[in-house]
Amino acid sequence: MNTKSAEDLMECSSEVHYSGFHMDGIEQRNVGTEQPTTSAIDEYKQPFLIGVAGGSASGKTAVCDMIIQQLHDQRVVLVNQDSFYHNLTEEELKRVQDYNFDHPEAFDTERLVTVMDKLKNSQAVDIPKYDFKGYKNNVFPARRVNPADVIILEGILVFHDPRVRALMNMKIFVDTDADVRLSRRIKRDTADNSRNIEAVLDQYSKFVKPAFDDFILPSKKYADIIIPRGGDNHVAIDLIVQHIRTKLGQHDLCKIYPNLYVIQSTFQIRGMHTLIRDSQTKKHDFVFYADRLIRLVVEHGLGHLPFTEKQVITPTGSVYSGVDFCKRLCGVSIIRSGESMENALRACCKGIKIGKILIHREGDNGQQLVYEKLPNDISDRHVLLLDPILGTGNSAVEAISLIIRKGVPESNIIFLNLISAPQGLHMVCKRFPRIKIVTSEIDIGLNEDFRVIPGMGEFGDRYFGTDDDDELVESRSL
Ligand SMILES: Nc1ncnc2c1ncn2[C@@H]1O[C@H](COP(=O)(O)OP(=O)(O)O)[C@@H](O)[C@H]1O
Ligand SMILES: Nc1ccn([C@@H]2O[C@H](COP(=O)(O)O)[C@@H](O)[C@H]2O)c(=O)n1
Ligand SMILES: [Mg+2]
Repeated sequence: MNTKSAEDLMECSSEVHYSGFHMDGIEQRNVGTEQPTTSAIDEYKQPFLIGVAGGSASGKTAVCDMIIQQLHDQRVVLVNQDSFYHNLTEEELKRVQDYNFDHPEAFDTERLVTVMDKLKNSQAVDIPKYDFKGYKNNVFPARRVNPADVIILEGILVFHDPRVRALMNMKIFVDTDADVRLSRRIKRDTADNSRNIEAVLDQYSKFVKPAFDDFILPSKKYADIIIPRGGDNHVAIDLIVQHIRTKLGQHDLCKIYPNLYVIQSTFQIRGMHTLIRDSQTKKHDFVFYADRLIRLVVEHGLGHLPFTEKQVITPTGSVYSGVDFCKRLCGVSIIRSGESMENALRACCKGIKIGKILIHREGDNGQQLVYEKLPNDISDRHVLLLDPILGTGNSAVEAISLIIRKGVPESNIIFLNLISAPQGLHMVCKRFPRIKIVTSEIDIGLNEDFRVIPGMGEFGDRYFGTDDDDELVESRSL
């Protein structure tokens, strides 16, 4: 089987991952971070931290490997408690056979707490690489670990310190029979670590077993999930992965507003967002990737329309029980950026009628309806309202109010957008609790100019090319 080991994953997890998405020629830039002016940052999602504890050679690394493999489209980093072993003094090194590597004091827990706290708060950290044979932590070159969606902390004593436990969203204890652990440990330490069997057995009876009884086993009570048989327990690992996926896909605002849907994030989607948000992306690429994202949001939105059951006969003469699309629908785009979503809607819904609304925006709440052209029979239709960015929510509220005044029931409106600010979501969802909102990412907040941050600038200008001087030069010289 062509699988990556957890160690390989640890190495490459310090980079941003893209699955099947090529970023050739595009370098990562360090951009200064703007701070939001509101408390919306509190709602920003923190990484999901999983603690994996258990006796030595119980299969912790094997379990982590399997979780990481199954979460292939999420950014995952693996941190090993071994990286926090204290370095041995000359004296201790000379008498290494008397050193207790299984006691909580063998670890620099203060450093572990600091590092995990930083990662949990989405800050990059440097972690030493541990050398089992040399008994030392190599601080240089340290392993750079960037923040991720999921952080896994693995080690015999990761449940020992209450501060570390408090950071964990899920605690897993790998529970493997003592004989199996001992035989695996003998195999591993004699083969991989070139130790002799007497030394391995001596260390086991002097330190490993007593520490298991005194510290590791008592920490089992903190576990949310106990996995018997470690990596052999595929059912337990499947359930854990499913739970993590649910938690990751569920933005906190989705818990408050049941009609808010954030499409499941994948590396493809994050890659497209990275491109359209990058201020250096040229119009051509911006349009290409924005169109791809818009298509995904439109398809997802269409999935929320009502359907009727329909049976058809296939060429094999068999009956296929399916569904028939909802036919009474129309689009309404908020000029000008909403017009960028019209093509995707037309591509998905043949011959769909699309109305338009123009709202003049001045600052935070100077919204004024300037123009509207909507289908005459709009009240009989489900309405897909199109605007790629939801910022303050004022334009959306204005547009939705108009559509409702035209006789469309609130529950027949689906608002489709690419990027939403929490402020806009609160405003729209509170005012119209029955409309559905489908978005692809929820951002941190708004800046003092009421622009979404991190956001992606003026969508309409970037999509229609009215801000791209380079592009104008390029088209003139062609
Ligand atoms: N389910 C399993 N079946 C057979 N060998 C296993 C299994 N899980 C782990 N091992 C082996 O046992 C040893 C210890 O496993 P590992 O996952 O490194 O444990 P831990 O990280 O808890 O110390 C490794 O050599 C590994 O290949
Ligand atoms: N230089 C070292 C450091 C640690 N150990 C042993 O490793 C065990 C923890 O790692 P697992 O992957 O087995 O969980 C622990 O029991 C230490 O005794 C060592 O032998 N040498
Ligand atoms: Mg291990």
